Amino acid sequence: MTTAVKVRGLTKRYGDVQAVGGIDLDIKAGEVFAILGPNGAGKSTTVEILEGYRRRDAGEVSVLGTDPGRPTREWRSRVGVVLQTADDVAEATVRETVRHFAGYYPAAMDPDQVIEQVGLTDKADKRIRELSGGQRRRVDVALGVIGGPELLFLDEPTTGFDPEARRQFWELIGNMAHQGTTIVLTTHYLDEAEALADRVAVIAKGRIVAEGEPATLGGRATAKATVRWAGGSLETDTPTETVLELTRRFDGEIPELTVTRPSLEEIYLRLIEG
Ligand SMILES: Nc1ncnc2c1ncn2[C@@H]1O[C@H](COP(=O)(O)OP(=O)(O)OP(=O)(O)O)[C@@H](O)[C@H]1O
Repeated sequence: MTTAVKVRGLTKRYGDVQAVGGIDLDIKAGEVFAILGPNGAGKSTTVEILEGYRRRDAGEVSVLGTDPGRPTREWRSRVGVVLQTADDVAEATVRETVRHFAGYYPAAMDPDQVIEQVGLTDKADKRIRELSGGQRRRVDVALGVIGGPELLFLDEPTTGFDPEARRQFWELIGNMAHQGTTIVLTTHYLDEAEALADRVAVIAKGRIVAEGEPATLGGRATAKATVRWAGGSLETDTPTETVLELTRRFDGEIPELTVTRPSLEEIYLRLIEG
């Protein structure tokens, strides 16, 4: 598989603040990669450098084979970025805006199809200024994907979405990934990372503290299991033995039995506290 994003030793400082303190990343073409981390960890700074919207201090960065510090027009048309809707489009309708942006790209997707995929078909003829915050955010996403990008950057894409809109959005991202689009997203929603990402990186204080598949991140799959039943619970490395023991004790069905490993959120919180 080819590499879509390659980063070595990336650093960025704002005055006294070391926002990014030496990050290495390899994101494969076709992968959905989520960047997690607390407020101020350096996620947006990193993503904006990859998008070509922010200068780095040091390090090597290649995005679709190009240095985003020297973006070309051709490269820009292959990279999708979700920005906040500019106010100057607020008087135009959703359909007019999406069609207008489609005109900028050589391989644009069908505007009505994109509007449907972001769940705005019944708002297509409304002016953007008449939309709610979450609906406007969906327009932003539509404008990010309309060019049919090879690589799509999404910075906290579903902030402000209601649960149904988030599910719809996940489906859109899943479909795009299925068709081969590489997707790099930042999110504060661990369920979103778990639903979408092939791999995640956790950033804290400008550095990557863990990286891997959501299911195995930070030793998740091999962490102690918690066995719970009516009247008790325990943490164990050998849950099978515990369940067998309980089966004998209860002489059959164990009431209210569950066996769980730590959630992605629990692992994440341990990682960023560490
Ligand atoms: N333009 C700027 N000028 C000065 N400091 C900045 C600037 N942008 C970001 N910072 C600082 O750099 C650090 C990293 O910020 P960044 O926005 O990259 O974090 P983040 O992980 O995206 O956070 P959030 O989850 O809150 O969006 C923070 O301490 C922030 O205050």
